[in-house]
Amino acid sequence: MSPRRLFIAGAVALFALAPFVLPIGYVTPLTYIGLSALVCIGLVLMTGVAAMTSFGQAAFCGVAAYSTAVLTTQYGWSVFATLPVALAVTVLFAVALGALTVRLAGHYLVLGTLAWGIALFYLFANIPVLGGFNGITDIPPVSIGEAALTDPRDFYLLIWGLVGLAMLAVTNLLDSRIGRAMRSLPSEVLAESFGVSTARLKLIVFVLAAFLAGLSGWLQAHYVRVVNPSPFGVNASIDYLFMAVIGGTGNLGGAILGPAVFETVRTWLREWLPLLTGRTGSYEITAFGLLVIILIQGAPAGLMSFVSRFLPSKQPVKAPASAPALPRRPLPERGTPLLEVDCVSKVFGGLRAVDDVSFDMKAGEILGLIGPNGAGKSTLFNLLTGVASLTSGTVRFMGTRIETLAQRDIAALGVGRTFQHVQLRPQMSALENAAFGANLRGSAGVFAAMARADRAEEAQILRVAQDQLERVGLGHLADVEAGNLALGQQRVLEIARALAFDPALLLLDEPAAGLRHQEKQDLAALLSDLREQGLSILLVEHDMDFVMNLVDRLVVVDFGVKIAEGDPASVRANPRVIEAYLGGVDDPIDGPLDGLAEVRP
Ligand SMILES: Nc1ncnc2c1ncn2[C@@H]1O[C@H](COP(=O)(O)OP(=O)(O)OP(=O)(O)O)[C@@H](O)[C@H]1O
Repeated sequence: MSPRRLFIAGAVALFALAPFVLPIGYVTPLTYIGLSALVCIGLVLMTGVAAMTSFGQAAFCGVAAYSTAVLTTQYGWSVFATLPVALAVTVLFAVALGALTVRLAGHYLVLGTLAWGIALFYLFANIPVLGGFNGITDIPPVSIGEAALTDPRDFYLLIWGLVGLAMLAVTNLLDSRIGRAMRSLPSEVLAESFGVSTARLKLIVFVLAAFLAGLSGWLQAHYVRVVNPSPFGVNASIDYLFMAVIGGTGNLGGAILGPAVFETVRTWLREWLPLLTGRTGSYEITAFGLLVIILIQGAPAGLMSFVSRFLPSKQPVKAPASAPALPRRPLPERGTPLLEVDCVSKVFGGLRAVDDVSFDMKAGEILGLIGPNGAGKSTLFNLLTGVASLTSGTVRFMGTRIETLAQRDIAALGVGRTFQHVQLRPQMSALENAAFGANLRGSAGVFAAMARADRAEEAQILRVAQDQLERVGLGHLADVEAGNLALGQQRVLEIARALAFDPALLLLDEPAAGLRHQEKQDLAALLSDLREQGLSILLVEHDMDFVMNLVDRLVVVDFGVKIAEGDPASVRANPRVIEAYLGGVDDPIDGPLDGLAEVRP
């Protein structure tokens, strides 16, 4: 057994034995920590994985708690019969609120969650059937058969058993195709360019987090056996967020450590502060606030990032030695029309960044898009990939009009890409980053991933990812976190990821930037090989030596206008091109004249 598994088995055993060896006075706080941990696991998914902040999780606890309270006390339902209903009601609320909220970004998202957190609190307090601010009392305890779980130890075991299950399910989820897509959500451009519907996936994350909060709320209702609005208000939501942040949202273990530290420190302060100061009053809240600020300053990534240094680390994800090949996309026949760009323009305010540009590209060729700084290359790239919308013009890819399609729909047609500013998930290994490229080549969903019923497909995806890493010369670095690779390696990793996507057209945005001489030569050889294998490549590049020796044809733009098109030799000799580049002679950054040296007058 690996040291990490041994550690986890030990931790599980300790948690299982704790209520039998600890005095009963410790069991109740531990139970509350478990209840909070369920909410915090959802917050790790939302905040740490998908970069969404919620100030409304306690309201979802409330929806489930009130659902079961009403059904058991007013309609005589059995406790367990209310569980699916309470969770279904929570999910319905989450879908409705999430659909309104998850498309918001930054502080608008935060304000959105605050708004519905407050709205639900007052809903709980004002609906007569929910008992107003007094709430609902005499909620029955959870019972298994005739045996009611009134002993705190039994309830402890139920709650921590569920925490364990939730941790396992979420760990499995994050370690899957759909989990990698979730981990790509902080960069929407990245996620969408590999076919992820970010709005849909964010909604799934939002609903999962609400589900876990609902489960906690249902348990709270039957543990405390009273519900009233106060534990489900915005203050409680802020507490949950504090717990998650203190523990560390980048690590699932933080969802347990955070509530444990939060509850322990708050209890100590409540007990000791009046003794130390000789005063009564809620000074502990002020002191606690200060401590939280210090903690966040000292450990911005959360305490778990510090603690995990002393724990056995997770084994890197490995590709199997072999796996059945994933189906390949049929490539268009060499020489057939692939990309038809017709009179495309993009206007920013008064600036025509791309001005009436037209060009065609045939399957199986490498086309270079060049031009001095600010010529409009990146803008054109963004128009072709759906990142930005056209002002006018049409774009056809394999005969299909794509200029109005969303980024992910263009990707799904077979357009793979890399980015001018590298877009990798730095904490994922090179293998996992490459595997994300194959996102659209799998189909296993959230539940299959949680239950690890996706392992056959996962093996295929990881194998493809490893093969592509080896193809670009990064096979030996598969285990290394992408953030620890050199910039040149990161660029090449982006190419491996785009190849794992199995594109019909590969769009490369300055792939040679940051590469050393030998790396550039290797990259040129790789791209030539890919062309031999029938892949079409459109590349934006500043390095003229690299471009001139590689491409079949060039399109040159300057001030948004196409000024030349043709094979490298004719473009080299084109006076407008020489003029455009001589205009950049003072430009110290790119040295664009190098590859044109022989045509200087
Ligand atoms: N979002 C935007 N809003 C306003 N102007 C923009 C925007 N994006 C680009 N531009 C302008 O459009 C012009 C073309 O920019 P673009 O980035 O496409 O050029 P480029 O050829 O890719 O340059 P570089 O080689 O430096 O990357 C520039 O003048 C730039 O300032």
